[in-house]
Amino acid sequence: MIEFKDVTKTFNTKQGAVHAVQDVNLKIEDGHIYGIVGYSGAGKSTLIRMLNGLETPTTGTVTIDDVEISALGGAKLREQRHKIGMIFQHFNLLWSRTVLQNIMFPLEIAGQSKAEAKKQAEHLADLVGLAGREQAYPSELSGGQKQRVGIARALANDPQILLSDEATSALDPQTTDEVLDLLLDINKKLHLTIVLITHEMHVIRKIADHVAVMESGKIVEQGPVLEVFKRPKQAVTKRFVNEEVTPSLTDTTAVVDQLLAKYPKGTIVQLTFHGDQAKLPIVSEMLKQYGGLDLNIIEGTIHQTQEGSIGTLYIQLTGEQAEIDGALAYLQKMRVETEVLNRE
Ligand SMILES: Nc1ncnc2c1ncn2[C@@H]1O[C@H](COP(=O)(O)OP(=O)(O)OP(=O)(O)O)[C@@H](O)[C@H]1O
Repeated sequence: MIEFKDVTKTFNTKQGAVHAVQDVNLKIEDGHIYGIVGYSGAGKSTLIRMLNGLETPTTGTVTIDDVEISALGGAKLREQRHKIGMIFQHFNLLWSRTVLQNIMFPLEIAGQSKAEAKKQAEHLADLVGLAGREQAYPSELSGGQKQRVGIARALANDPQILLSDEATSALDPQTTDEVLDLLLDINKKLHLTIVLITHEMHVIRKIADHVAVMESGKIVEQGPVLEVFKRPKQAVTKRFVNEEVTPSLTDTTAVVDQLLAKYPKGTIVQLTFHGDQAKLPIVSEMLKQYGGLDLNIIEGTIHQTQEGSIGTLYIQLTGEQAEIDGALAYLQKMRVETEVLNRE
């Protein structure tokens, strides 16, 4: 288990003291994927750099399995660092080395023979989906492939923990999802603890089970992802969640207005999914039961979190009033929050 206890990090600069991390208390259980989200300058990088001893806390302690990282130095710290792999936004690859040589690099430094390192690197290249590309140079790879090399290299010393510093921020949305799927896969296969920092709630939603929200050096909110998505308490968390889950109110209003003008006879309903409906095909089931209804999906964003669907859907129902009322009652019974935005 990773534990931050009353951790503070202050940088003394010419311009004065910078309180990068303040009074942080955080526990991360083994095998979890823990997301730390915050805007630029919130203190995320400083926080995770204290995990691998690249920074030391000004006050407080950072421990991994009861070993106090902040108290280690020299050979002991190097040994501890072997348990932690790290991946970066800009991959940090060696450009004059092939894929295989990049993955072999940390193994050679750790003193493995070339033959052993090669065998292990081939296995890792395969694990991250780079089989057949071992002899390519980084310049010949796509962004997603480069990050796969970064992941394989980070796994070379068989770490217990993987730190991810904005590892998908330089990738397009589809490649981001592929790399996140790979992280999820290795978390499960290797029972690896992943601590990832990001400014994108999408990343948290897709793979993390727990999240901490940072603002001005402090953790202002933390908990299971679904809890935080459902009931964000702090303003900064609401901003992150709203960016991710619902279209902006102005967009929605415009969409509904347009639709009402186009189909003045419909009933427009906002459906909010909170995650506890699991993956039931509720809307199609509703249509089967109320076969006389016409349904038009106007707009919406439904996401799968690790624990169920979450998001908002705007639909237009047309048909007999009794059927519409029955359908709405059915949705409520299935614990989908419904709100009729307009009824003729
Ligand atoms: N070595 C340093 N010396 C002085 N100030 C620093 C140092 N490292 C970080 N800071 C400051 O600490 C604060 C937190 O920075 P940090 O990089 O941890 O934030 P972040 O949330 O990771 O943001 P970003 O994503 O932009 O890196 C910022 O005000 C930053 O300028």
